[in-house]
This record gives sequence, C-alpha cells and structure tokens, in this order.
Amino acid sequence: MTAAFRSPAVSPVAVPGPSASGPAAPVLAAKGLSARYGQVQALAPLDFEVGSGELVAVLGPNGAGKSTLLRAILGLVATGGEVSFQGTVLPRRNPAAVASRGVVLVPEGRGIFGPMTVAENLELGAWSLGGGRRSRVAQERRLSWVFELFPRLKERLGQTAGSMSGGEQQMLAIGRALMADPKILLLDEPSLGLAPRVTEEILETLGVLNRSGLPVVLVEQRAPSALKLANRAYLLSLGRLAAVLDPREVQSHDQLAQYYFA
Ligand SMILES: Nc1ncnc2c1ncn2[C@@H]1O[C@H](COP(=O)(O)OP(=O)(O)OP(=O)(O)O)[C@@H](O)[C@H]1O
Repeated sequence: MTAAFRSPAVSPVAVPGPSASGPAAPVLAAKGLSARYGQVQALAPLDFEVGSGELVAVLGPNGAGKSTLLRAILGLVATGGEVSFQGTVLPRRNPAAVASRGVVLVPEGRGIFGPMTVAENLELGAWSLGGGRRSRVAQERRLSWVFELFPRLKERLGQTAGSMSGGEQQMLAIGRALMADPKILLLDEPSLGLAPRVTEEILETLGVLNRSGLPVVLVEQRAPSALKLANRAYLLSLGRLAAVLDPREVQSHDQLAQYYFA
C-alpha cells in the first residue's frame, strides 16, 4: 500500500539532499519557465528537463505548482521563459499547436466526455492523425495498442464514459491521449480519487508505456509510487523548485518526509 503525502506548510528554500543531474540530451527542456494567473505568480522561474525515454516525476504538496508547471509547458497559462521540444521552441499561448507537436496532456480530473461512449472518446483523441485512409490504418493500429494496454476499454466500447468507474475513466483518459500519437505524455495526478490497487495498476501501465520508449512527465501526490517508476523527480513547494531528487537515493517515507518538512 502506498502512502500519500500530507500537505505541510513548508519553506520553499534550503531543502537538503541530493540534486540529480539532468539528461545529457533532453527531449523536453524548459529554461527559466515561470507562470502567473493574472498578477499572481504561481510558478517562479525554473529549469525542467526530460530526457529521451525518461519518466520524470513532479512531486509536492497541494498548491505547490505541479499542475501549473504542466499548464505552463502546454502554454495554457501566461508564462515567462522558454520551452523546447525535440530541439524546437514551442509556441506560447497556443496549446493546440503544442499538442500537434506531440506534447499531450492527460489533465487532472481526466477531461473525458461523460455522455459520449468510450469509442467516441477514443475517436476524439485521434484528431491529430488527420483524415484519409492512411490515418484510418494508423488509428486502428493505435486502437489495438490501447486495447492491449487497457483490455477493459475494449469490453466497454459502447458504454458512456460517465457511467464507468473512476479507474476505468482514467484508463480512458490515458487511452484517448495515446490515440493522439504523443511523443511525450504529461499526466496530472492520474491517481486522484482512486483506490491504491487501481492506482498501482495504472502506474504499472505507465511504466510499460515508458519502457516502450515514450517519455513521461508524471505529476503525482503518491510520491513513493511515482519514485518507483521515475528516473528523476522534481520537488515543488510553494511555487518554487525545492529539489531535484534521484529516486535511487530517496525511497523510504521517512526520507521523503525530510524533503517535505525541511
Ligand atoms: N486559475 C487560477 N487562478 C488563480 N490562481 C490559481 C489558478 N490555478 C491555480 N492557482 C494557484 O496557483 C498555485 C499552484 O496551483 P497548482 O494547481 O499548480 O498546484 P498543485 O501543486 O497542482 O496542487 P494540487 O496538488 O492541489 O493540484 C496555487 O496557489 C493555486 O491556488
């Protein structure tokens, strides 16, 4: 059973412990990335990198700025700094253009369409594959892959998404994102509201996806579970980068707590 973090009032500075070095050749690189909502700065400038084939966890208590970091990468909020993906600078305030480069977000709360069927939701995810026969072939191939990862979706193709369990809805949200042919997958708290067993099942599948070569950024409250999968972890606190952790050196809950309560 995994332990979720509590939400401590932590100081954003002077966090002890290791700082893991980044990848030699990052596929995604944010430099001096900051974000604000109106006049409120929600994320202080930070550097963030994901290497080819890496799974990077983003950890921190409620309100730390984890979702904001993902939104800033997508250009969904006002940002400062620069984000590059596969060597090209991504446009700001144009999330559709960013997604069409293969930077695909599975949002917090899943964002699936409840009244639509599983099949219709998956079809919507395939928008980026375009029209025509070739894309239909690509779509079918991706669909078979999604069914391999999540056999339950195949069993429930005609069911409305809103009538499925929370875990099944999360599988659908990930399946829909995979239909968009991502080159990197960003997930915002896929375990939210799910039982530990279902969470483990979903995180395990993310591990399979990552090992197939897909880079993953995983925002997660269940830090111990995320650290089992991650190559590196960025710890945020009060809208600042508090530490970059090497999961091999931070495994026990006690060790993790020192970063939260420092
Ligand atoms: N739309 C918004 N308008 C104004 N402030 C916002 C908005 N969304 C988030 N914030 C603020 O930005 C800060 C960071 O929020 P964010 O959602 O990124 O945190 P989080 O680490 O993802 O938290 P949680 O784990 O609770 O989802 C918080 O102080 C939050 O209140």
